[in-house]
Amino acid sequence: MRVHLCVVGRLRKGPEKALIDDYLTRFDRTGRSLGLGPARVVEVEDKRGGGMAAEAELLRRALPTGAALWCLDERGEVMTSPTFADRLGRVRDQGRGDLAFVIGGADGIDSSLRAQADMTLSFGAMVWPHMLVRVMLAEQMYRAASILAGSPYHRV
Ligand SMILES: C[S@@+](CC[C@H](N)C(=O)[O-])C[C@H]1O[C@@H](n2cnc3c(N)ncnc32)[C@H](O)[C@@H]1O
Repeated sequence: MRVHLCVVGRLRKGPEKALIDDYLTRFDRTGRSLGLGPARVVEVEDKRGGGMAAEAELLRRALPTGAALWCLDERGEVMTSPTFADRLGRVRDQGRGDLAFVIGGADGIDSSLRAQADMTLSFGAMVWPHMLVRVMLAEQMYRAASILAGSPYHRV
């Protein structure tokens, strides 16, 4: 199952990008034997100032046809890392070829796109900057693959 992190905004070279690349590389390596991955980041940027609706349209175009859609939003479902891993495994076991995560920009994800999501995931009630959410999501993906692989990275 290919995994796509569809995100608003361009991430320049720096510590966040290095962390994301590292976690996604580890996700790919750990997930390969589990039918998870490869993962890729798809960045969209609205240059015309069209706001959330324009960003949502760009994000929709980035979604592979038939992909399961999980949106990141502080108003979404809070879950443990093992539950997240279990959900990831279930989407794979349903035979979905693609899972797309969406992380919004400074104004968030347009409600019309959030309404299309199969699941909305929250990293807690606080609002985080989208760049940090990318890092947190990449780490949770690697953690989930480690849990499914039974490797010791995740300690309960
Ligand atoms: C700065 S936040 C957007 C601000 C706020 N959510 C809004 O809609 O006005 C940018 C993106 O980061 C993600 N994000 C921020 N905090 C989050 C949280 N606690 N849980 C999950 N995703 C979060 C969401 O995808 C959000 O669209």
